[in-house]
Amino acid sequence: MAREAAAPGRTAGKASAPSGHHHAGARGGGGDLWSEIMASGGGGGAARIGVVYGRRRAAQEASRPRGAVDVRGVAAGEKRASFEPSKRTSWNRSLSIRRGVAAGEKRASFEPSKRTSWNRSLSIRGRESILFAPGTKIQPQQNPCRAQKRPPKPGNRVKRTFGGPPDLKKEKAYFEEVDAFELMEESPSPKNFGTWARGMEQNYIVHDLSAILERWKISKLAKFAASRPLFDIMETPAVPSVRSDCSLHDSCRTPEKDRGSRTNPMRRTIPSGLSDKTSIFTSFSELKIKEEPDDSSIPSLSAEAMTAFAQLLLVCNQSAPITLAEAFSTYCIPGSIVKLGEGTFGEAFRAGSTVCKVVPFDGTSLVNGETQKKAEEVLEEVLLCLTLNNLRADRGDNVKENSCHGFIETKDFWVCQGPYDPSLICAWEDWDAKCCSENDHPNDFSNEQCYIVFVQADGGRDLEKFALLDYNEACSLLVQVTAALAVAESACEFEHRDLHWGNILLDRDETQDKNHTMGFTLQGKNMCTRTFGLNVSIIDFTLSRINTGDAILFLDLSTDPALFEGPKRDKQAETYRKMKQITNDYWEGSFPKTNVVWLIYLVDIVLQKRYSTFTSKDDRELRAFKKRLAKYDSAKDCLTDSFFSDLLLSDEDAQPSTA
Ligand SMILES: Nc1ncnc2c1ncn2[C@@H]1O[C@H](COP(=O)(O)OP(=O)(O)OP(=O)(O)O)[C@@H](O)[C@H]1O
Repeated sequence: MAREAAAPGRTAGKASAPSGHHHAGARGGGGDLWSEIMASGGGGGAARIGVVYGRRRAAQEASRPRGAVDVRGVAAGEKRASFEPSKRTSWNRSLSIRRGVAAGEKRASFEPSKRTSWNRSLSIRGRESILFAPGTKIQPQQNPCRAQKRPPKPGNRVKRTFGGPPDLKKEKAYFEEVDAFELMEESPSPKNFGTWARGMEQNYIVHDLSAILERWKISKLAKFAASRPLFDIMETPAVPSVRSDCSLHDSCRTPEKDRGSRTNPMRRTIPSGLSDKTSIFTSFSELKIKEEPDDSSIPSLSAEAMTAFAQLLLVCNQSAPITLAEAFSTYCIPGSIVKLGEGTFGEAFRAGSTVCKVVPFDGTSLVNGETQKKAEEVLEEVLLCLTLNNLRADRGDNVKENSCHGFIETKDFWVCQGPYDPSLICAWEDWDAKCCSENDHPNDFSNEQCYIVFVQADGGRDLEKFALLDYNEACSLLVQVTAALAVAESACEFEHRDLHWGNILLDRDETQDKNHTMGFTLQGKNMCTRTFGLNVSIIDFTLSRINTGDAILFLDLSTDPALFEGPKRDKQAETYRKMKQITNDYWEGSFPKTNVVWLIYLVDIVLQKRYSTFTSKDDRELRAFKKRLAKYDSAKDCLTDSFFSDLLLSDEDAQPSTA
């Protein structure tokens, strides 16, 4: 579990208030709005997903880092017979089934572990993805029974790699970016860095998400084509292209009837009304064809393909990695860096008004007992962050179908290389002295070690460490989390899948009055939540599932049985088990109910914290709410509960924004 320091001197409040803030003038139920939204059938409606192409981590070779050296003398995948203290004993990490670590290979450790929290992290990693071919229509995604994973061969196979006409606009954008990248390589100095600048405010960096996705997709396809995997090219309806307004086109969605249904193991149900047939890739996780495609059927993608590392550099607008000191210098002076918290994979530091999460990757040494993420996995996490960033209300005039500020804003990314900077080591040691870190000391990283730095807004303190003042704040927490999940569900079939109290940040803003509200848009309806002075941000999307419109990104938790073996009656462990029941271990699928079980967990946490200011009536309300939650199928459904009727306002009911 992620932990956070007492964080002395934490500034109260984000650098800038989200633009969706309003003052609420009146309370009002959302009845009318709700009937409209529910009637529209949006997020939970007849959504469809076209599975075009996919992969399963097990089928993937571990990609070797470029010249990364294992300073600790432990190659990924090797058993580590360590006589040094291993800091981790978490039950859910015992199985290292991930890229670079073969199933069954375990780190042998002869020392007690410092880390006792079973839920701290996953022992498996490697984000999964299912790509949609450009311009193709969709095949509805189903939840095949695992015992019958291989449906019959389609009768009418077409040997084509891509279906549908090429999206020339995107291609153009892609090649323009690649050209820009090459230019950068010739004359590097893409970003301003090199001098420590106190509190230097960063402009928001605009990332071209669709170009990034396109580049990523091309590289993935090329990689698979190059490795001559077994393709299955199926006859299916075509997938509409991505929409930039933060809402999946209905036909990009997973069909309602296929969500969670195990009675229909076939993957090829063609939604009624879609008769346009074209060829698509099917999921690599369910390869069905035992025949290799003709050479001629694979487009020459290798020229366009870039390594994940090169793509990361491009996303970061860098021609080469920089040092951690250079990256941090953009935001603050070295002496001001404070470590805020840690996770299994990342160390979070406050740097000026931002929080920089430093995640080592591509190295062969174990970090905190774990194999490091590969560039490919990091890239997919970057894609996920950018997709969620897209949910934020536009800075321009564009009105989005779905928008909210409930997910932490990722402001930028940096690719870094080299040893940890002394200023970071200093901050790390200060935190360790106060909070007793469960992570490895960062002083033995090599000169070749790479890191991705996620530059995020400062979301405040995590719920584990945050003391809610009163019942109103508890309600504010619940309504903000529910609204954010509902919006992301509707926009991109988002499921967080790991919403424990370390992954919810709270920030009390003393400047907000009691009527302050936070705006959000759900399926075109502008609404507000009452905040009672609290800003809530959801972080850590490692386990999350998202449908970007181009691809489904998810983690196949079925390869990590230990995750579901946590202590009985432990709320968090029970929640993972509930998710497993809901998904039936079919993690590719869309099951918004997983968001509901985390909301139930959240109510439990609030109840469990036994805030002294809660009256017995407050307790009763929460218990009754928790009971009712069990009957909902999505966060969006939950938002219709009477518990929220005084907490949700239509935009018209809210006073004009003061933000
Ligand atoms: N944007 C942020 N603002 C404030 N604190 C943050 C922020 N991001 C992370 N933190 C702190 O750092 C901790 C670890 O972050 P996070 O959970 O993202 O790391 P992780 O390595 O992904 O964790 P996990 O072990 O769950 O995978 C959080 O619990 C929180 O205390």
